[in-house]
Amino acid sequence: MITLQNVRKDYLVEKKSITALKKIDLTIERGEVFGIIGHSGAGKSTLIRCINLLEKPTMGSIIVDGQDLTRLSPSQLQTARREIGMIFQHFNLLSSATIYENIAFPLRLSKRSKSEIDKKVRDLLELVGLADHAKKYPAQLSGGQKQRVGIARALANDPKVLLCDEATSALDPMTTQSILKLLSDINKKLGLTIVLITHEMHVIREICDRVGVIDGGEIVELGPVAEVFLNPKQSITQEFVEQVSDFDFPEELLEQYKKMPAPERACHQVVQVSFLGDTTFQPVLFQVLQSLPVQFNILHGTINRIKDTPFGRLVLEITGEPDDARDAVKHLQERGLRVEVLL
Ligand SMILES: Nc1ncnc2c1ncn2[C@@H]1O[C@H](COP(=O)(O)OP(=O)(O)OP(=O)(O)O)[C@@H](O)[C@H]1O
Repeated sequence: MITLQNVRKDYLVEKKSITALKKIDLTIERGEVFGIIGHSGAGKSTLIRCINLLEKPTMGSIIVDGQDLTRLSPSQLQTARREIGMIFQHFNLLSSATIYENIAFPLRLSKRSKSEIDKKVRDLLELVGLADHAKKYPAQLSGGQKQRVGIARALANDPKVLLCDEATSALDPMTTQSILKLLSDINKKLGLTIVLITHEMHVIREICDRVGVIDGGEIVELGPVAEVFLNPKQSITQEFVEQVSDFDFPEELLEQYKKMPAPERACHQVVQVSFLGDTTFQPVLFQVLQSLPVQFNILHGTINRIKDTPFGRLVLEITGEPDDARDAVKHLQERGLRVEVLL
C-alpha cells in the first residue's frame, strides 16, 4: 500500500543542513496497522509527514497505492491526498466551527452536495460515538472527544490510509485506550491501512501488527510486534520493550542455585520459556513431563497480550539427570517455544 524507497530528508537551518531521515526503505501492507517508534528527534514526525508529502523528501520516492507522490503536479497531489487522512497530537480542529462543520470541512473542499455531506457527517458522528455532539464547539469537548472529531474529519473522504501523528500523546491512559480501540475497530471495519508514530511502546503493543524502530533517521529494527517484543535485537528496542515489561524476575532467585555444590547443580537447570499465540494455552509442559523423567518447578511467570496474540513467559527450574533436562529443553523448543537457559 505504501512504499518508501531510498528516502532522505535534509532540513536547511541557517545555511546548515540537518539530516532528519538518512535512507528509509519501507513497505507497509494494505490493511495493516504499522507503528513507528523512536525517541524525540529520531525522525518520526518527518517520516510520517513525508508519507503525504507535507514534507517533501530531499531524495527518494513515496509510493502510495501505486502512485509516486513525488512525481505529481500540485493539483494531482491535492487529489491523491484525499486518499490519505491524518490525525494530530493536538487535534488541529477549527475552534470557531461546530463539530458538524469541522467534519463537513473536507467534504465541502471536495465539492460534495449538501445532502451527501449531511449523510456522511451523521454517519461519521455515529461511527466515532459523537452523534449527540454535532452542534457543540471543540472547546466544549474533552481531549478524547476532540480526537474522535479529528478521526471523523480524517475519514470524511473515505481515505485508504490514515496517518496518526502521536494521536494519543496528549490523552490520559483511559482515554488513550478508548481511542486506540476506536482506531483498531476502524481498521477492521473499513480495512483502512493505519500508520502511527509514537514514543510509547504500549501503543504499539495495543494495536500494531508490525513495528519499525527509528533512531538517528534510520529504521534500525523492523518486524511483527510479537517477535520484536519477544526478541528485541537492538539495545534501543530493548529499552522500549522494558517500558511495558511486567516481567520482573527476581534475579536473586538464581543466587541460591549458584551456591549449590557442583554435582547437585548439574541436576538443576533454570530456563526462561516464552510462549506465543496458540501454544500459550496448550499443555506443552505437561506433555514433556509425561515423556521424560524430569520435574518442573515454576519460579516466576506472566501471561499477557500483544494486540490479539496471547503470550506468556515462565522461569522454570528443571530437575532431573543432565541428559534428561537437556532433552526437556529440546522438546520444548520442538513444540515451538523459545527457551533461554539462565543457569
Ligand atoms: N522544520 C524543521 N526544520 C529544521 N529542522 C527540523 C524540522 N523538523 C524537524 N527537524 C529536525 O529533524 C530531526 C528529526 O525531527 P522530527 O521532528 O522528525 O523527530 P521526532 O522523532 O518526531 O521528534 P519528536 O518526538 O520530538 O517530535 C531533529 O533533529 C529536528 O530538530
